[in-house]
Amino acid sequence: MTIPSFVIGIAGGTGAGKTTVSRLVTQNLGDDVTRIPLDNYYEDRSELSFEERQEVNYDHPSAFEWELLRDHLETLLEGQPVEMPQYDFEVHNRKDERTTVEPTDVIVLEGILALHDEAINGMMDLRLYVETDADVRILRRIRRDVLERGRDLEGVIDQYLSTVKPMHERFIEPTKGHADLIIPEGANSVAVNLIEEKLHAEIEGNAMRNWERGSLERELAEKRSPDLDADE
Ligand SMILES: Nc1ncnc2c1ncn2[C@@H]1O[C@H](COP(=O)(O)OP(=O)(O)O)[C@@H](O)[C@H]1O
Ligand SMILES: O=c1ccn([C@@H]2O[C@H](COP(=O)(O)O)[C@@H](O)[C@H]2O)c(=O)[nH]1
Repeated sequence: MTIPSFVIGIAGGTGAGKTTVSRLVTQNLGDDVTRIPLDNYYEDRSELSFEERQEVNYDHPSAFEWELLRDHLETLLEGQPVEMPQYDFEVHNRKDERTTVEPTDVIVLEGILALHDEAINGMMDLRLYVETDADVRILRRIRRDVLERGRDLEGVIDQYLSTVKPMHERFIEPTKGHADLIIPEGANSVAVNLIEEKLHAEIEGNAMRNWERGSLERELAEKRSPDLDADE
C-alpha cells in the first residue's frame, strides 16, 4: 500500500499555464504521481438544461464540490483508491463515468482555485501559484476554448467580461497569498526543472519509507506466526 508523502497544489488564473506546468513536472515520473484536475470536481449540473448550464458562474468557489474533493484527498492520503469524476467542458457537465485513482507517492492538484480551500491547503506540502499577465491568458483562452472546448469568440468574450475576469480578481488572485512559490509566465524551464527534481527526490524517499514499513510489517508477522501456530 502506498501512502502519498507529498501533495502539491498548482493554482492560477485561466490560461496561466497550470495544466502545462503540471504536465511538464510530472511527465518523467511515471506511475509514481497522480494528477487531479480541480475541474473534475465541478458540481454535477444534470438537473439543468444546456442553455441553463451556459449561464452558470464557473469561476465562483460555489461551482465546485469541495466536500467530495476533501474526502477524496483524505482517502488517498490514507492509502486508499477513489473514484474520481470526469468533466466535459463542451457540455458544461460531469461525464457519467468515473476513473479509479490509486494512491501514489506524489499527488498534484491543479486548478483555478486549487489554493482556495483552507482544509485542502492544510493537506498540501507545496503550494504554487502560476502568474501570467491577463492579456496573455485571455488570448490563450480564446484559442483553447474555440479549438478544444466547442465555444465561439463572442461567447468566450461575454463569459470573460461577465464572470471570469471579476471572479479572478475577487477569488483567484487573492489565493496567491497562500502560495509558497510564485511561478512567473507559466512553464518557465528553471521553475519546472526545480520542481521536477523536488518531486523525484520525494518519490525516492517515499519508496524507501514504504519499503521499510513493508519489511517491519513482515518482521512483525513472522514474530507473531509461532504464537498463531501454538493456538491451532
Ligand atoms: N509558456 C507557454 N507558452 C506558450 N503557450 C503556452 C504556455 N503555457 C501554456 N501555453 C498554452 O496556453 C494554453 C493554456 O495553457 P494551460 O496550461 O491549459 O493553462 P491553464 O491550465 O492555466 O488554463 C494551452 O493551449 C497551452 O498550450
Ligand atoms: O463548464 C465549465 C466549467 C469551467 N469553465 C471555465 O473553465 C475555466 C477553468 O479551466 P482552466 O483550464 O483553468 O482555464 C474557468 O475559468 C471557467 O470559466 C467553463 O467555461 N465551463
